[in-house]
Amino acid sequence: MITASNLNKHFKMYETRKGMLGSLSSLFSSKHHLIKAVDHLTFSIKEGEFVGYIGPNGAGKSTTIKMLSGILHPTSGEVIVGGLSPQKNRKETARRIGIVFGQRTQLWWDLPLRDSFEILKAMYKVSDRTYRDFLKLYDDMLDIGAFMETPVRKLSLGQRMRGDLAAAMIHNPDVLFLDEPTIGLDVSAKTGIRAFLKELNENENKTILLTTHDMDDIEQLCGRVIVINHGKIILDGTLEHMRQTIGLPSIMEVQYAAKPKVPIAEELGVEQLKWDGSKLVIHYDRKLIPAPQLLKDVGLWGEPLDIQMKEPDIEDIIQKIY
Ligand SMILES: Nc1ncnc2c1ncn2[C@@H]1O[C@H](COP(=O)(O)OP(=O)(O)OP(=O)(O)O)[C@@H](O)[C@H]1O
Repeated sequence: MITASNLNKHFKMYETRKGMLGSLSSLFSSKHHLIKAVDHLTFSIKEGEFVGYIGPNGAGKSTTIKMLSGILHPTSGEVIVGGLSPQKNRKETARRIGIVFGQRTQLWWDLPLRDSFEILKAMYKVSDRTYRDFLKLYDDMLDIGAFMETPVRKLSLGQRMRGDLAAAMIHNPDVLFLDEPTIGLDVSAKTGIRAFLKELNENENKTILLTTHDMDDIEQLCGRVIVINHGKIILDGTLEHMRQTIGLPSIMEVQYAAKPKVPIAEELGVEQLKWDGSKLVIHYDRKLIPAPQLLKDVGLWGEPLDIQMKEPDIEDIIQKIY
């Protein structure tokens, strides 16, 4: 559904000099350095996939999305979305793509939400009937009916984001590019938006590429994660694959009735054993010591009241990659 082949985007940054004369002369200066915002990027995404696109600030995520959606032209390389080049067939590709930038609304700031929708309806030549069905469906899913007559500038951030998401779907695109759609939202607004995105992906088979700094978005939504840094892919696979590649330990926490005597970590073949009050926290590598084996061992040392198995937090994984 989406392929990026050897995609590059370089920005030329001219050296600026101080003062009025300096600014003028820098306009004609040939002194510049290149920023490789996207550097030999190659990946493909199948129809119906929900892919998390993550990386630190300035990694090149937004630049990639802008090239995938035809907003930016690559310096070199090729993008194909739904069989079309967004650069060569901008209009046709736009009909197949919905896009949301969480940091910037695509809606008309001073107009009521309904007017923005009607402008988009006319732009995409959506029939009256399809539009009526759309309003009904999106009112059910995102509860937008309550603020359709409110000017966008007066909407709360959560309402505005719901408006932006609905607006991106007016022409019923197959592919959605979402650049930080949960940024700045409170927990309940995030939960609502995640449920909506899950439904779009699972029930309507929409292909979704999501950039986010919120690892809960990734955990709850994405079957696959692409991690980029300095414009290059450094990891592409499932969350599980990412956890295993980085080699972060699994964690077992055991609450004992009474503190037993336990072997030292080296003896047991685990990475770390430490006490947190009366709770024993064990960091171990599942490839070296299987969880059932460890469960048997902890039962031998004393009487466990409660046992919890945890996977490492994605934030920790990302920290380790960067
Ligand atoms: N129009 C531009 N002109 C010059 N440099 C740019 C331009 N757009 C992006 N860059 C640079 O390209 C690099 C990648 O930026 P990009 O916005 O794609 O990163 P990002 O991963 O989306 O970051 P963030 O998580 O902060 O949004 C950065 O170094 C940025 O400063």
